[in-house]
Amino acid sequence: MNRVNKIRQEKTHVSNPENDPVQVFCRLRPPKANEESTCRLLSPTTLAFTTTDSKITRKEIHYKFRHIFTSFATQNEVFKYVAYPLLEDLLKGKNALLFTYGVTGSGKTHTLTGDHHNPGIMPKCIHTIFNSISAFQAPKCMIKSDKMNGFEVQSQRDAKQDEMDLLKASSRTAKKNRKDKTYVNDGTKIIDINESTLYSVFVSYFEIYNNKVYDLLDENCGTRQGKILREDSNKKMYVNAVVETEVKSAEEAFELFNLGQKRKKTGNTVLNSVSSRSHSILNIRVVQLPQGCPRDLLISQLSLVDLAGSERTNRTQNTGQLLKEASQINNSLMSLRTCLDNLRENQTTGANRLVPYRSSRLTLLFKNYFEGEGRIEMIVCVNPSAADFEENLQVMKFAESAQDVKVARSESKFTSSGSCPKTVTLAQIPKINLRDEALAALEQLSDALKTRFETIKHLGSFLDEEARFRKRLVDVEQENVWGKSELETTKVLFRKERQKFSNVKAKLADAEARAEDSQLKIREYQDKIASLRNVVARKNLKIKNTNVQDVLMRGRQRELKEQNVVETPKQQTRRYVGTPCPSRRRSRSAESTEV
Ligand SMILES: Nc1ncnc2c1ncn2[C@@H]1O[C@H](COP(=O)(O)OP(=O)(O)OP(=O)(O)O)[C@@H](O)[C@H]1O
Repeated sequence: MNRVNKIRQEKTHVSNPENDPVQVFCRLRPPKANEESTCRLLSPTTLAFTTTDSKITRKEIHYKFRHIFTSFATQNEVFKYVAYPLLEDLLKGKNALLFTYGVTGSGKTHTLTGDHHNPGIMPKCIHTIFNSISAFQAPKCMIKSDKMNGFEVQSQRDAKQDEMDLLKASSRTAKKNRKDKTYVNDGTKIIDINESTLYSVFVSYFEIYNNKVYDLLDENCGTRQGKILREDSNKKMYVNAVVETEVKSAEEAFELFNLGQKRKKTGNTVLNSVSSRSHSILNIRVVQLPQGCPRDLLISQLSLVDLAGSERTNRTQNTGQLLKEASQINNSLMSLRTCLDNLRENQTTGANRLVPYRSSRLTLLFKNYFEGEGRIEMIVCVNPSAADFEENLQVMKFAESAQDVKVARSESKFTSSGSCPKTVTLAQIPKINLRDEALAALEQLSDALKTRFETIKHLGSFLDEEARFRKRLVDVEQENVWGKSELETTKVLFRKERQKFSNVKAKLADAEARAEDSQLKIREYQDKIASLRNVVARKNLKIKNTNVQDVLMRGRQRELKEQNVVETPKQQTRRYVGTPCPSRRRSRSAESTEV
């Protein structure tokens, strides 16, 4: 879309003759003990503000609202007066936007969420929706988001498959959120609902923090990836790829809400210890599937918005990150004010001023509501303390201008103009005129009964399918038990084998050590053998030398005999033992070299 077209589109103002003003309510917070209130109720619709500052001349300023809830008003009164009519619309297929606005610490979160014993609008809305439609819910996963802001009807098989996948996934996360508290249910319900329709409820929960959209139900939100806003084929704004979960009970919805609450940005400021630092948006979408024409879907949405509180930095004494957050909060609230101011001026004076929806994510997201896609209601929360006086006056000015803005009355629309026959409900059947219209009325009655019969048949087939699915689940569970016992046996066998293996390994190590010892002994014996051999060789040589001496002595004796020389025994002994002969000396040195 080019820039000129974009501007033209933003400039278009509501021209539908059937317009509704933005409904603005006011809720007063109880003043703190010993604190003088700056507000005085003149009537259920008029509030007077007076400054308590003695230096300023006392001047009363009056503001009008659709209704003012005093500090004694209960959560239930606020819900019944403000939100209940929006729920009636929601279940008739119409959209609505409800937001709380006010100075920080003025009671916005208290009004919208409350606590578990004293629930606010959001928990009451969720309980009321399920109290009303519980008997007419479509089977789980039958209606599925098409990821482009629309929905589609699934085949029974696909629906069962998706349900099975969800069951598996939820059994993994169930433990994590088991401890979450729920909210008290007072049993409020909407009576007049279309009973020939199947209902599915979807919730998404996200926040706008520092002008970026973060999904509070995204499991991967640890990475804090901002989501982008897109326009669908019907020019409706939506958060792209936001997690939108089907819920079948109020408890399921609260589980998701509590999960998101834990991830929501809050901070400890001077004015509120748990101050919302972001605008948080809970979107409840109801999809209706009329019987007899299962391709036509009626989709409606209720957006509950807890705006972050407007705050003046000199009062809050914020610094660093808190200061940056405060300036972003104030910027987006300012752009909301500018959009409403310009819309009002365009409507009241016929001017053609640009409505700068694109100046912040907050206004861009709710652009469709201002252009006539549903009712808008606002609860202005007021802390009547003197410290909030100046800021409350700013809030009052905004509230006044918002009340002058009119938005086109929305009609419930089916998403596809199907060629299915129109369904007739019992309530739509005209009273029987016994004479002329009896036959026609009976025919209509028979049509209605046929439709009802078809519905019951359709539901019956779903129930059969569900029973089959449950049986399959039981079988799977049984197989699981067998599988587990087999696994246990295998584990025992494995443990035994492992024991055997470690025994064999120990034996092998022992044998290796013994083999090494034997090797050492063999080497020792070999050394001994070598040294014994040397000894033997030496002995042999000695024996040899002794024999040579004997031969020499006998030869000498023979020589002496021939020469007739008689030696005395002494000479004989000296010759024999005395100076060794040269041959003997030689043989000794030879012996030593041989060794
Ligand atoms: N009507 C009320 N009755 C009783 N207590 C209230 C009422 N309104 C607000 N409070 C208490 O005042 C305190 C501040 O309220 P809350 O947190 O709702 O303010 P807030 O406007 O949402 O603030 P912020 O913009 O900083 O998030 C809370 O403790 C809340 O319980």
